[in-house]
Amino acid sequence: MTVQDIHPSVAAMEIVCAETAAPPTAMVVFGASGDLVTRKLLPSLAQIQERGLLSEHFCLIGCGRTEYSDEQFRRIARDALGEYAKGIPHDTAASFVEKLYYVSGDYNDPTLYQRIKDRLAELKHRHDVHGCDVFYLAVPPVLYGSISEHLGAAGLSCKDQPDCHQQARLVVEKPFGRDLASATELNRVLDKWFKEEQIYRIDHYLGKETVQNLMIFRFANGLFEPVWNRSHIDNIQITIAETLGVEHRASYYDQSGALRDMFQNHMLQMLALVAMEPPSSFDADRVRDEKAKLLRSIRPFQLDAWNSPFVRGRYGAGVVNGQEVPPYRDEPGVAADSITETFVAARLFVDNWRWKDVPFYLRTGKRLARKSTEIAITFKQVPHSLFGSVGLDELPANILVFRIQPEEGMSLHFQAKRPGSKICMGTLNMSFAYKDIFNADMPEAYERLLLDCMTGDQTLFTRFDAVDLAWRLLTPVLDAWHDGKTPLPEYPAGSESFPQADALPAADGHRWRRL
Ligand SMILES: NC(=O)C1=CN([C@@H]2O[C@H](COP(=O)(O)OP(=O)(O)OC[C@H]3O[C@@H](n4cnc5c(N)ncnc54)[C@H](OP(=O)(O)O)[C@@H]3O)[C@@H](O)[C@H]2O)C=CC1
Ligand SMILES: O=C1O[C@H](COP(=O)(O)O)[C@@H](O)[C@H](O)[C@H]1O
Repeated sequence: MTVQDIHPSVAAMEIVCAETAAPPTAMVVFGASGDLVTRKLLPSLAQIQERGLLSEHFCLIGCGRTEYSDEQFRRIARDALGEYAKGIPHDTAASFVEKLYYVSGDYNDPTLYQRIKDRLAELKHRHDVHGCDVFYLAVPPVLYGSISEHLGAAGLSCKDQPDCHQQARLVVEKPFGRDLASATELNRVLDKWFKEEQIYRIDHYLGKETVQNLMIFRFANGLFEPVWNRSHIDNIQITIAETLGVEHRASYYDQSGALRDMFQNHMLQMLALVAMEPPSSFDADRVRDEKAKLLRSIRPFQLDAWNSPFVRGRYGAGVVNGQEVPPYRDEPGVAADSITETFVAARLFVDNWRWKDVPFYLRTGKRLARKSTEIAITFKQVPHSLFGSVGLDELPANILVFRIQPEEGMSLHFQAKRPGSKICMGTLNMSFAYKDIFNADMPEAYERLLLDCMTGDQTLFTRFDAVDLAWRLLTPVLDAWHDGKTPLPEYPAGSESFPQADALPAADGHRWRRL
């Protein structure tokens, strides 16, 4: 099927749809028995194969403390594909699992890495892989540093070779540290054995099609960029609302909270993409330079108790999607004296020529009324109403909404003439949904990211300067919240919002959009 068959309005795009196939690759995945690997990584790799983009010369070694034979690991993979990659044809699944192997051992035992090295050599020979080794750390973050050290000490990182990024890459999951000091220390360890161009720090939001659309929309159109500034934009809201609670992840989440889990990474990355200057090219480092410049321009936070730009909250008991759910404090694994937030909202300013004094409102929370991730750009009102009895207050502002998920798409709200009297008008919503136009399920973010990692494209991965800047920015907030003196109001699970969160935009005469 060609793109023209999908919809006439996308016909002209076909030339840019060509996808780069992955070159021969050998992948080693640590934490292979875990949730991320079975639910996301293996299904995404199988999907890449189904799209004809995985090299025939590919093999994957799963690694972990759990003792599996190759056959047992393949059985787990088969089950995972059955559950999480339902559209994959049987033949694809069967040929994909044939490329999987397993090595068990203790992550702190140097002999494990020697065995991995030997097995890699044997399997690369068997599968004729003349290409890069990708080491994927899908383990708890406390292990990122030590596994990297062992890989380096075993000679697997190749840092001292001029084309090291073509020989070995390291994929690091989030979170990258839990504050500035731990992130800096982790990076110091990684940097000892891997060059920055070998390190792929995952932020899975960057792999979402609708997040990538921010760059295409802004920089492949002439219409919007001229009005993308303080002269025309009144305010910007970024929302990630979830209906999920902490689920089975309290051991991680209760030590983390919404600020570390969502705000430091996904929210600031989306903010950077919306607000950055145009990069000179779509090259990884040019894009990442601009994102870092933007993060550097965010005005440092003044956390005065009477006018704090940050609000936190945590969910109490309530009803979500018709189901009664317990309060956060009663979730299994949450500490009795927990002061972890499940909601954070902030108002921030970007002190540069383009954005001076335009408020950016950001919020994210668990157990809210609906799942909704969106970025809403509200433009300034017309300066004067020339429509007689229709006052300025009655002319709503234009709003451009990027619907990141679910119901991925975009909409533009504007006034238009309604049939009727001479000044009869109404707000129209010009809307496009990915599923209507492109007639396909949205690819899983990990498909994009795994493919890019294999092809050596770092554009959608976070460079350390951005990680460092984000932690620096949030350090005063983490410090202020640490002592437990900052209010932590409870919102009923299933809420749209709550008074303390509403007060944030209300102080500037704005309000949150409905979820
Ligand atoms: N799951 C998800 O959706 C997401 C996960 N991530 C990140 O990806 C990484 C992996 O996540 P996930 O798969 O959920 O993690 P899991 O808790 O499922 O752990 C993965 C594997 O690591 C090993 N492991 C677990 N705990 C320990 C421990 N204390 N010491 C040594 N090994 C341990 C286990 O394998 P074995 O016992 O066989 O060694 C386990 O199967 C984490 O860093 C997480 O933050 C990021 C975004 C989403
Ligand atoms: O990174 C994380 O993201 C998920 C939300 O991801 P989404 O793709 O479903 O929007 C969040 O639930 C989780 O707490 C966090 O670690």
